[in-house]
Amino acid sequence: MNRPLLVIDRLVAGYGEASVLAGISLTMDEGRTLALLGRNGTGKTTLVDTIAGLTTHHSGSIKLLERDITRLRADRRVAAGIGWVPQERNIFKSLTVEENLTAIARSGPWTLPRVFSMFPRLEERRRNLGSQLSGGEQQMLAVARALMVNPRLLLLDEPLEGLAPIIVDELLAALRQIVEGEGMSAIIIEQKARKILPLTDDAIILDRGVVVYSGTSAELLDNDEVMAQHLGVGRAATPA
Ligand SMILES: Nc1ncnc2c1ncn2[C@@H]1O[C@H](COP(=O)(O)OP(=O)(O)OP(=O)(O)O)[C@@H](O)[C@H]1O
Repeated sequence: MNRPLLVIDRLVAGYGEASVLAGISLTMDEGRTLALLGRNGTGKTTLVDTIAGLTTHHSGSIKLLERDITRLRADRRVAAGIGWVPQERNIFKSLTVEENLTAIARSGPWTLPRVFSMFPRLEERRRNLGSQLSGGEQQMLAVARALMVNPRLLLLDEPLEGLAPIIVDELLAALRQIVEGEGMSAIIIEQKARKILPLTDDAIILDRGVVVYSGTSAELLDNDEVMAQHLGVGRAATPA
C-alpha cells in the first residue's frame, strides 16, 4: 500500500496571471488521508482545484500514480482517478438522487448498492430530486457521487461546512468508514482542525500559497504552538 499516489513538485498555479500557489511540493502514499489546513484565503481550495484541473497552471508538476496529469483537462483527470467534491457541492438539482449517482458513474468497486449501504439516507431518498434534499443530504450525495466515479484519490473541500452538528457526526462516521474501512485515499479541507485531524493520517498547513507545516495528524494535534500560530486554535482543552 506504500507506493506514491500523488506527487506534487514545486507547483505554481492560480487564476489567470495571478499566482496563488507559490511553489507547493508534497507526496502522498496510497491509502493515506491528508488534512489540508490553513486560515481563510491561504490557498486550500486553489490547491484542491488545481489537482482537479480547474485553475491556471504556471509551473511545476502533478503526478498521479506516476502519470503526469499536470496538463490534463479536468474531465480526463476524473478518468485518471480524481474524485472531486467541491465546496458548493454542485449536485444536479433537477435530477433524482439515483440519477445524480448514475449520471457520471464509472465502473469499479463503488456501485449504487454499495454507496447506498454507506449512506442509507440516500437510499430512502433515491427518488427525490436534488432540490428536495437538506444541506446534509446534498453533501452526502456529493460525496457518494464522487465515489461512484471510482476514484483513486478523493478531494473534499470543507465537507462539514454549514451542517448541523448531528449531520456532521453522521458524515464524519461515513468518511471514517470510507477512508479507514475501505482504504480510500483522500485530501480533506477543513476549517475546524480538531474535528478532522482524528480522522486523517497526515496534515499540511498552507499560508500564502506555501506549505508552512507538514507532519502526521497526531503530531499536529499535540503541537499547541503550531496550532495557535497557523490556525488560531487554542489549547487542546478548548474545542477548535
Ligand atoms: N476565482 C478566483 N479568481 C481570482 N482569485 C481567486 C479566485 N478564487 C480564489 N482567489 C484568491 O485566491 C486566494 C486563495 O483563495 P482560496 O479560496 O484558495 O483560499 P482558501 O484557503 O481555500 O480559503 P477559504 O477557507 O476562505 O475557502 C485568495 O486570495 C482568493 O482571493
